[in-house]
Amino acid sequence: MVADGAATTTPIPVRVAILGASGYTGAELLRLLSSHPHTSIVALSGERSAGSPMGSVFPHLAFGPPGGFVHSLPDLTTTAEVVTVAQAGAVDVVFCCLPHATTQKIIAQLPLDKVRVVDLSADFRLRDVDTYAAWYGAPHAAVELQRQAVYGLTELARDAVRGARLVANPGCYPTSAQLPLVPLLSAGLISPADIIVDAKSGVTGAGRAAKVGTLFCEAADGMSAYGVAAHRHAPEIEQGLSDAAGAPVDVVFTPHLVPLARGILSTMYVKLAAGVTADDLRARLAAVYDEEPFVHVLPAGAAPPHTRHVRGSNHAVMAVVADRVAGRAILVCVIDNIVKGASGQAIQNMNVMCGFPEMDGLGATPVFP
Ligand SMILES: NC(=O)C1=CN([C@@H]2O[C@H](COP(=O)(O)OP(=O)(O)OC[C@H]3O[C@@H](n4cnc5c(N)ncnc54)[C@H](OP(=O)(O)O)[C@@H]3O)[C@@H](O)[C@H]2O)C=CC1
Ligand SMILES: CC(=O)N[C@@H](CCC(=O)OP(=O)(O)O)C(=O)O
Repeated sequence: MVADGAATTTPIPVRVAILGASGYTGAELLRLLSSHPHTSIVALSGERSAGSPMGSVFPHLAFGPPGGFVHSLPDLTTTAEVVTVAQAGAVDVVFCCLPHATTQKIIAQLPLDKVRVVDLSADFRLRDVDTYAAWYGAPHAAVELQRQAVYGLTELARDAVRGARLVANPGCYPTSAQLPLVPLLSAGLISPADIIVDAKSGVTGAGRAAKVGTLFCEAADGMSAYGVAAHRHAPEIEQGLSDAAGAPVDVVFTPHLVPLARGILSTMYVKLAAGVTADDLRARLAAVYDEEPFVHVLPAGAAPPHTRHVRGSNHAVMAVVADRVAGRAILVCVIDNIVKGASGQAIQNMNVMCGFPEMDGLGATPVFP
């Protein structure tokens, strides 16, 4: 059920700090929070951009009515300064939008008895310390916190998120894969073997820092697979699918970079359990997500979802099609990688943690065309 009441203990407005506010997910948090009725932005940090006003880092955040949201934004400071402000008790919620591996040491300095933290990086998503070390190249620096963190795929973890102090916001690809696959595995409707996730992402998924692969001439007008058989979102997806199946699940996962600014489209190939049809899969997903404001299951025969149908919004839209090959089905799920795949889901999690209506700040209709 979606939370529909105000918190009894959370101060309103909630004082929000964003670490890594000068990146894409930070900018998207600010865009969405500009319409949130219960938050006030009290601190923002950047690395290279520390000391700059937000409107100079992101000119689209420079304009607004006098005295309105954008004019109330504090200038960017260093991450250390924001941590000090949080330690002094002047912050209620911290969104952490820092590169993975840098985040764990910083969150370990935050007073989790005073602040709730939603971490958008990958640092706290994997529960198993050995799996983390194997995929991220070094042992975790805050193992106790890693164990406490709640994996915040909101629709499927709402009760745990409600009581969490530290939420690990899911990765963008894992969000698009787990929303359809978890309810099917937990109901035993698909085989846990032979699951293929073929996913495409827009270029904002790679962040705002300059990299050769995201230069216009490299990313536009073409596409490529990357991280083939080796992408760190594979163990994250497998963790969620294994929990759902109650046994270890391996996935074949291939991400692709496509010339879009934003959007993820994941196509998933599954084997039906004995006696199950694609209609049964669709009925299960429709039942699970029936009351959800952000997750939508298309009816049989509808055109497959398009990334444009969710662009700029927190929606996920999925379709189920019976494959031509007997005993198999194909699922397609679209999200906006920086909204449901990052900042939108992070706000959704904050709303659950603070007892706010879950749609607060997330009412935006997709931008089309
Ligand atoms: N983009 C996406 O679609 C998604 C991203 N994520 C994750 O969210 C996090 C943020 O992503 P995104 O906003 O795209 O990243 P960006 O690269 O766009 O932004 C990173 C931010 O972190 C700051 N920063 C960089 N290095 C350091 C450092 N050593 N210490 C402190 N601050 C630093 C940057 O500051 P400055 O620019 O001033 O140097 C910037 O504010 C990442 O962990 C990413 O993997 C998760 C899901 C989807
Ligand atoms: C297009 C692109 O580069 N996408 C990123 C995933 C973005 C995301 O969800 O990542 P985190 O796990 O880092 O939070 C990647 O493949 O690494």
